[in-house]
Amino acid sequence: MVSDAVTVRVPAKVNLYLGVGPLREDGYHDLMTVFQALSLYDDVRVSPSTELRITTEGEGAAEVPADGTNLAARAVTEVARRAERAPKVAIEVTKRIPVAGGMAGGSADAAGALVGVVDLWDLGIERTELSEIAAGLGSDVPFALHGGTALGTGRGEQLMPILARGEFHWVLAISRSGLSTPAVYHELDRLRENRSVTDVETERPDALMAALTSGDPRVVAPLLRNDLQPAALSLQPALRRTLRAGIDAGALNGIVSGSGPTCAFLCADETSAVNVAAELSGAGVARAVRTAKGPVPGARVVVE
Ligand SMILES: C[C@@](CO)(OP(=O)(O)O)[C@H](O)COP(=O)(O)OP(=O)(O)OC[C@H]1O[C@@H](n2ccc(N)nc2=O)[C@H](O)[C@@H]1O
Ligand SMILES: Nc1ncnc2c1ncn2[C@@H]1O[C@H](COP(=O)(O)OP(=O)(O)O)[C@@H](O)[C@H]1O
Repeated sequence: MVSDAVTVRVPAKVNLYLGVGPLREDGYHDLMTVFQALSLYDDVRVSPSTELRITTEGEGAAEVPADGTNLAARAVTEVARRAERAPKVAIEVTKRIPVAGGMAGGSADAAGALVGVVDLWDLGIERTELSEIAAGLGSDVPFALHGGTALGTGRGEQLMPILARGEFHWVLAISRSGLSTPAVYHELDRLRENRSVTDVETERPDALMAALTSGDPRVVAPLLRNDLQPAALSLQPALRRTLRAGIDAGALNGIVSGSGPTCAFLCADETSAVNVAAELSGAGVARAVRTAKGPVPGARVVVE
């Protein structure tokens, strides 16, 4: 049976660890990162159409491009090129992942469109080719396909699954304005101008990986690290207050998520997360506060 429409649910991510090496000649930085997929999802619906169309609704929809530059549209165009077909599909994105929030929302939409169009056209593209297309769209897109908890190397696109036992409970403080990923990397380079960046920055975080296997958030919490955090705080100094407010509210630890400005707080359990979220909402340090758990699977077709 040829399906009329395919809906794909795709998770946001947080970087539990983000070690950033020196600036490379191609403009990227070598990374050693631990991704975790969280239960905050965008939905991407793909259906046949007379031409390539993209519409977005939900959180921050107005800030998302509604043309061929949208990452979801670029994903469909690339699959169509490889399949030698015209990209005649309508893409409808429902956003819950904050735009320009350091939670890889655009990458999630690209991964959702990839999985959606491959299913719609019944292309049977192999996982490795799908990952290769994903990496061509953006460094974070392969992880949005993959989900779970994973070690990311290279520019973040080379993945290795990590065994994480149990569930981790997070509170997300979503900022009033976004941060541009290239601007944050650029700010980090500026802050590092007078010191040499060594291989230590990209050493494998063995202690954190062992802690994830233990499943104990109290062991994981002190090992969270984000090299982009000083750069994000330099561009949005008010985030210091947000981080302090989360700790004061009872979180085990808090970090800026990726390039920010979303702040992610690891909590001892679900009850603690609900309490921290309530207190953070009252503190007025964020536009919105959400709870989420991880790890969750990557981009998946939703049976409607
Ligand atoms: C920082 C991270 C952490 O996971 O994500 P966000 O927090 O923004 O979601 C990623 O490295 C973002 O990945 P993604 O948003 O896919 O970046 P890309 O589109 O590949 O690259 C955008 C720009 O970011 C910078 N960039 C990205 C990845 C990398 N390893 N080194 C870089 O320097 C480059 O300036 C590049 O031109
Ligand atoms: N489908 C999409 N959803 C969100 N942003 C998109 C999308 N396609 C392109 N963009 C652009 O990518 C930029 C980064 O957005 P996003 O992926 O949400 O943030 P981050 O890189 O911080 O995780 C946005 O400012 C937006 O202009």
